[in-house]
Amino acid sequence: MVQWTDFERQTIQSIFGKMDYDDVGPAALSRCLIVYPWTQRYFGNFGNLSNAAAIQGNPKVAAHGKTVLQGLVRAVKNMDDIKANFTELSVLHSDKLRVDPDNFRLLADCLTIVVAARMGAAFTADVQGAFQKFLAIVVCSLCRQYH
Ligand code: HEM
Repeated sequence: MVQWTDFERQTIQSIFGKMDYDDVGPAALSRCLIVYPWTQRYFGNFGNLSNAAAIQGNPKVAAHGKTVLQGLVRAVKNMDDIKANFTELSVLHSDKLRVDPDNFRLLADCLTIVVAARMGAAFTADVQGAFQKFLAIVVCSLCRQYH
């Protein structure tokens, strides 16, 4: 089982408590689709993804960015059992969506960059450590049902 320090718990809860989901979710997913263009292949029904401006202005990308964050909020609310909480989501991404699990980490890194930019100096090394640990567990939980 994952052990969390009080600092880690407080940091994760504070980051998600203060987060503007309508801003951060779309920004993180757009970055992922722009920086790692092969991730676009899973979103063939999202319409125009032909360049950065199209991706950043695409309402389906924005909506899905918020959906991803809602998934993460569920993890924040269940920090002691993220793996079990993500079983269904892992099955969905593996069996149905067939998302290459390497991509989870890429999206997580884009989210880290967006959060770091929004938090500025408050995103200290200790805060980054807690955030990366949380995302590593999320990524690991999403990969779990792959076989
Ligand atoms: C931090 C990692 C991720 C989280 C927390 C996450 C979360 C979610 C959630 C909550 C849903 C909606 C599930 C439902 O409708 O029941 C979803 C759907 C989906 N995810 Fe992910 N996801 C992650 C990473 C990725 C990555 C990296 C890709 C592809 C590169 C991806 C592709 C998709 C697709 C294609 C759908 C279905 C979209 C649709 O047609 O509406 N996900 N994800």
